[in-house]
Amino acid sequence: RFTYWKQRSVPYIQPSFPQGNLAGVGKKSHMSEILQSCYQQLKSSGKPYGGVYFFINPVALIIDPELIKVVLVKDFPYFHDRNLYHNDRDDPLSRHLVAMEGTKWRNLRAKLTPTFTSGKMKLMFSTVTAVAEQFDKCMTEEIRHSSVVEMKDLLARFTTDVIGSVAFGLECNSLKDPDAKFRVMGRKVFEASRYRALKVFLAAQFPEIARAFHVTLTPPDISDFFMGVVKDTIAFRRSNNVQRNDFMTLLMKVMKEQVESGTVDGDQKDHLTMDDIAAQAFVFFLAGFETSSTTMSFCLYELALHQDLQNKARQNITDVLKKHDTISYEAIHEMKYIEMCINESLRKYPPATTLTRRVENDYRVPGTDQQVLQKGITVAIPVYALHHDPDHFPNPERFDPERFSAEQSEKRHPFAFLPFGEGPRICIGLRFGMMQARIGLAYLLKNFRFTLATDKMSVPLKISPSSSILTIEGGLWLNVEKL
Ligand code: HEM
Repeated sequence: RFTYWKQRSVPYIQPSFPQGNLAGVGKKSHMSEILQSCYQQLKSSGKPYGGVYFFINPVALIIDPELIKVVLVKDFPYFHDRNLYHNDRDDPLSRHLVAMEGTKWRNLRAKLTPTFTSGKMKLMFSTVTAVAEQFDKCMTEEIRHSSVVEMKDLLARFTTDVIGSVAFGLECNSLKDPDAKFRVMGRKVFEASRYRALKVFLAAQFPEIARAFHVTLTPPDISDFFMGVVKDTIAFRRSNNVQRNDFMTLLMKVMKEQVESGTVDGDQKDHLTMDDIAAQAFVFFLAGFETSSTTMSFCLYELALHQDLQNKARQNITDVLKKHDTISYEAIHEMKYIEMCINESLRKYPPATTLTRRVENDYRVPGTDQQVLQKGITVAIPVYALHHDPDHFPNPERFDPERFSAEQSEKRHPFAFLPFGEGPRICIGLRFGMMQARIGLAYLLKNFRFTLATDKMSVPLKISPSSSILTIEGGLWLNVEKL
């Protein structure tokens, strides 16, 4: 059964039936830990990649950053899709940019890229700081009741309100009301459940079977809610001629342009329906709030653990604000130490721990004697393992923002640090994600001091084994003091 890698003389990790090399995934261990162990064993072979099995499917695990560069950038046309499960017929919200493939992905990506330029970020900046002001008030209110606060959910409420505002132009109100509908839906999508993790995984491994059985990954109430919100928002904006600097305006522009250019009646392959637009808004929401809020959670955890670094980060904010008075776009970008702290958090705890690509056509691996990555197999890039490899990051368990000083960054292989991926499929929301993390942390550290609530938090922290995005098991409990 498991002869694929042996036959090709590729070093591999001994699998077991039925999970291959993923025994215990989601229950005992997070995917990142399993792949880290595979990476460490395969690296000792000295080869640029090795073989593992996700269930019975062979997967090439890339070790060498030079080969990673080839896969993500140099020979991208061989590796342009992710091999994620989508079910266009039964689950229209799964037809989003992350899962889209081929020409359809390329055309849409080209149309959406201008949404995320630094010019557009500047326009959205004040929307984000307006939510950060509310966040500040909410924190002050929260610590009036108790100085011990669970910050993970609070940070997710902050980013939910931010993304609700910039993606949908709506006040989600989740900071004011923890049970606001947007937050309830967002919480549900990322609910850690072994059953769901397994369903997502099996559907990705056996997509034809899953589609034949009408398997969908978006629960119906979530699907109905988002479809409803997007359709109502579009209808309202059309009838009231609303123009805002947000993602929805740009998505509507894409739809309008294709009607005007006639592509709706012409080449049906690339035509975007209302459902497609809803799927893009949905993925901005999903990709936009959980990744950024967990990044801030991990950063606050480390800064609470290391008071000296927290003081240094706060000093950085105070120094910059002496020059700028307010937390402006320019001020935020001058806070270099905050950026270094965020990067170090993304290194130690990358929210997306693995990148995947599917091989489009048989591919001769450069630097090997005739080895071929066969059409159709999955290639995995173990981001978490790379970020914890002492050859790239000495003493990797140590939280040290100085790793991201210009001098230290220059000495590293650029493809050893990949929190946002790389190449044409790099995270489209990178700038936005970094901007909201910078703003959130600047407001928090300026006005509050954080220490660990040690009776409620374990050190080192525990990672939830079954969540898709890397996240803290049991929440982030901190003592918060107003400054
Ligand atoms: C700290 C925050 C974030 C992190 C760590 C993150 C991470 C990632 C990663 C690792 C990928 C895959 C890249 C690859 O395969 O090479 C990705 C893709 C993507 N991200 Fe993000 N992301 C963040 C924030 C955001 C935000 C705020 C948005 C949207 C508003 C967003 C939207 C997307 C989309 C649409 C894709 C798919 C791009 C494509 O396939 O063309 N992300 N992200």
